[in-house]
Amino acid sequence: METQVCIEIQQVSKRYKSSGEDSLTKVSLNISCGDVFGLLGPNGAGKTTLISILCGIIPPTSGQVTYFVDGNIITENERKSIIGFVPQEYAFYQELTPRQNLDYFGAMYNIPKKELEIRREELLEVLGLAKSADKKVGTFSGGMKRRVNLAIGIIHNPEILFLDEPTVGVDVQSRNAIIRYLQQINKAGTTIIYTSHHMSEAEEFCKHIALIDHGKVIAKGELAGLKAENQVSDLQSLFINLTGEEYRD
Ligand SMILES: Nc1ncnc2c1ncn2[C@@H]1O[C@H](COP(=O)(O)OP(=O)(O)OP(=O)(O)O)[C@@H](O)[C@H]1O
Repeated sequence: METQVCIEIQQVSKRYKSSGEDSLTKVSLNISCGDVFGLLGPNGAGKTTLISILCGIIPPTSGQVTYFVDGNIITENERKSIIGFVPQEYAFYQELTPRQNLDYFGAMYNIPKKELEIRREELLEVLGLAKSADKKVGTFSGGMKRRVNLAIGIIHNPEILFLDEPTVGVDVQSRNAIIRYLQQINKAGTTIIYTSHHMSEAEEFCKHIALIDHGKVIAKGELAGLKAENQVSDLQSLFINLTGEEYRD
């Protein structure tokens, strides 16, 4: 069965006002519905910039991003209700509990009260937060905070989910819980676009990747095919082969 494109990125460039150079240069990618798409690259490559443009947080300097549902182009407003974003930074209120945070963000999406309660309790349970649901998030470990961040990003059950380094700084247990849950929702139909510096995690999780360096796409496609083309057995070797050993600023 032919997969449908859900996001078409055409010649997207970005130059921040305060910067003398492009953070992204003519990035073109197609992301298919139902995919787990990894945006990978060294520090400063432009991954967060691209995710921010795709989510509509910042505008591109030039180029175009088009969203499709069932093959039809959707408007920017329609896009807002079908996407979820889990940012690198914690996007919750530290002085509130997970339950209160989820109620707050759920209300912002206008989720009806009863529905929100059910969804909230389901997420608290599945992400291992139920026991601490009434404690202030500010007192939590890094892993628990990451799981709260994730729960908030998906409270409205988005069709397309963006995650910017969702497992950074967490232990193996929390990492596994997060990835397992993401695999589960992907199986149920959610398209996932994700960034990570954790190559073995990305290798296990992603179906397709784009490797970005210095704002340009230097490789894209199905992971297995890219490894075969470059005659390497794992993603880390592919990454080093294509981006080199040199430090990035
Ligand atoms: N608000 C901004 N103003 C000016 N330059 C910026 C801004 N945000 C990012 N940049 C620059 O754009 C480039 C790409 O940054 P970006 O954060 O998108 O990279 P990244 O791949 O997400 O990096 P990391 O893996 O370190 O998170 C970098 O050179 C960065 O310094």
